[in-house]
Amino acid sequence: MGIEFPYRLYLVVSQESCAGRSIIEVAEQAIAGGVDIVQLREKNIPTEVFVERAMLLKDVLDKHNVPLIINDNLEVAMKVGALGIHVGNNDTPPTGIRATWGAPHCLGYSIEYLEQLQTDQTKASDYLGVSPVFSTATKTDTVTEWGLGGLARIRALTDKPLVAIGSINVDNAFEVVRAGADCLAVVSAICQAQDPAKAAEGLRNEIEKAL
Ligand SMILES: Cc1ncc(COP(=O)(O)OP(=O)(O)O)c(N)n1
Ligand SMILES: Cc1nc(C(=O)O)sc1CCOP(=O)(O)O
Ligand SMILES: [Mg+2]
Repeated sequence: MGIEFPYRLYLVVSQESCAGRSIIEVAEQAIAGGVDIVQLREKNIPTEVFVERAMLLKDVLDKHNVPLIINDNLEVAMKVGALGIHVGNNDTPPTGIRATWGAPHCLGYSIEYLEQLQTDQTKASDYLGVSPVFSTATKTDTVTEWGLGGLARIRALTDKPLVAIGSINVDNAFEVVRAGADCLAVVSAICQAQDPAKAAEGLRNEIEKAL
């Protein structure tokens, strides 16, 4: 609550998503191209390994003054001193995170149903993930494909910063921002690109044009 969220291009990264390259390599190139916030999203690895990976990534992000968000795992977020955490409806709820993690941290929360906008969980969050704007092969256990119309509807109902996620790429980035997103979050458009810096730069240019 109350934490600034001035970010525009959000890289969501895991070892698996990086097409054989290291997370560090992809993240550094993405930052060179205009990514200004990074989430480490590792599923099904032991917490100790998640912590190790997060520490290595945070060291590099710190050098570039780019904040780290941890997906799902509060223990990891706290241990590595991340800026924040992103949670969804199957995770520790935002109010629970606030109760455990005292100091102001950045809390992202996925919006899958319009009704969520009226809840204490949304109130407790600093930004909302519009989950997903377009369905994606990267995450298939989703509920509502919001589309541009759904995103615009959410925009009209909340002043919280909106992070659009799901099949965002250089061809739709402009219209997604115009529909109401403050920030675009991507996995494949950067992590699968042959040149992550160039891919990030292309997305960033579209964002800046749309603002
Ligand atoms: C920026 C952003 N938005 C949405 C999500 C999805 O979170 P969640 O619904 O908890 O699903 P998982 O990522 O945990 O599979 C996200 N991670 N980041
Ligand atoms: C991590 C994540 N969360 C989503 C949601 O809808 O909440 S979609 C997603 C993956 C987005 O990957 P890509 O950019 O490759 O489509
Ligand atoms: Mg989650």
